[in-house]
Amino acid sequence: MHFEAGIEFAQALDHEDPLSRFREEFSIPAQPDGSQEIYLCGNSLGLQPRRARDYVNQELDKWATLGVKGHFDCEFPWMPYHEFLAESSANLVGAHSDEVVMMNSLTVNLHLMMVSFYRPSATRYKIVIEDHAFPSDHYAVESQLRHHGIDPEDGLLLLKPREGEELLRLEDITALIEEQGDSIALLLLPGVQYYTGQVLPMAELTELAHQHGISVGFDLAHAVGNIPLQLHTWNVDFACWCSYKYLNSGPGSVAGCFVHRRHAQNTQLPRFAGWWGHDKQSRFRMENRFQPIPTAEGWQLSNPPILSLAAIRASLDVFSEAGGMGPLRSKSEKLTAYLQFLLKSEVGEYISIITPEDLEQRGCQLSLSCNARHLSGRQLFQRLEEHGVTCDWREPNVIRVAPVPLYNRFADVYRFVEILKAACEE
Ligand SMILES: Cc1ncc(COP(=O)(O)O)c(C=O)c1O
Ligand SMILES: Nc1ccccc1C(=O)C[C@H](N)C(=O)O
Repeated sequence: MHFEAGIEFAQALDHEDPLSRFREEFSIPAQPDGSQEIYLCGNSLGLQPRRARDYVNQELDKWATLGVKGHFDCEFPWMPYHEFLAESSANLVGAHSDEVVMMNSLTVNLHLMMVSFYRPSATRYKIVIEDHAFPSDHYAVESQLRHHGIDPEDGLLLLKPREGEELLRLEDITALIEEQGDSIALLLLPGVQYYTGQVLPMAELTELAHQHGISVGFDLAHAVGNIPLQLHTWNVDFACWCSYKYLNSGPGSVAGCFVHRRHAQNTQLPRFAGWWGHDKQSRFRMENRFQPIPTAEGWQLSNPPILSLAAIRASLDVFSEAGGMGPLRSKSEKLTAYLQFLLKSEVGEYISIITPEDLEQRGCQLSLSCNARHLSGRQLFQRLEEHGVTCDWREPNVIRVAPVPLYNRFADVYRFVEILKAACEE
């Protein structure tokens, strides 16, 4: 990709961007003076699709005017409401619609999946995660081990980058699996690492783990809506994601879950059950003999929060109108490459990028560390915020910046680097 300096170049890129009109679909937060923020934080909380308000209001209106009848005879009845999200969610993760369900929240789904896919035996009982896993994942895994009476000191294998490095290497993961494979029950890794932005080779990891009889789950919090995924073809056992980052579905909105068809159709697979996972035809017969739906829906516990699902439906409709991950990824690669180009040419002496440069190994996000002697990373982050940039800071030493293809412009990236440069030179 060829880039040039100067705002005119950024504006030209925006002008020829086939997705530029989608920015209008979103509410962009404003600064105190009324101008729009430079919002580069879609990796943490995606912006609100304007239509989310209409979709949510539609459900509030149904509740007001129809009461309980909103479950049945109306547009988008609540009883099957989650089904309206299945196909477009499945498209985003490369799954069949019977392999995906939106339910609960991410950590809850991780637990539910571990109930089914982490069933330790006396000899195969270890779980592999990364040393720097998102804390909620770490807590969830540790508590699962303890729940089975296994000491995490023994049962938890933590993947660490090499001394002096930040990224994980496939060869190191391979070595661990080849060394201890017989004792490992589950490999649980992120699709995109939240701190470094590194994309892990999910297809290779899945194949490798399966060769050693290990189940594989992915936490796709930072991957879904960001990078192309092929969960079905990759033969992943399960995956979970939240919907409030790149999926723009609102704070704490309902999460997603993938169960590969070969498991979903196995109604004998142990699980924690609830009535919403029970066969739809006989659910209301109240017979108390649990018969799971032979799809990912068979893991649902409760009837879902419709207001949250309505916001997700709004967002998924925007993704579909944009043409799905194909066009979004094309723009994203360009947007992030442009960010990298400007960072290197404008602030290379103060900032280093820890995210891999290889397009296969990164999504929207670049994780930056500050090398300036006169200024700490945290101080730099504060200066950015004071000047209208929203990105985020993660301990111990990273500023995460994520231009997203649905609503960020090349001009946002340009302006960000301009502000960053001034802050470094202040
Ligand atoms: C990688 C990862 N795992 C887990 C979580 C926690 O998600 P939740 O609060 O929906 O359980 C997050 C973000 O909040 C995350 O980024
Ligand atoms: N839900 C939140 C509420 C408040 C503050 C942050 C979050 C995040 O989601 C953090 C994100 N998971 C991260 O990658 O750091």
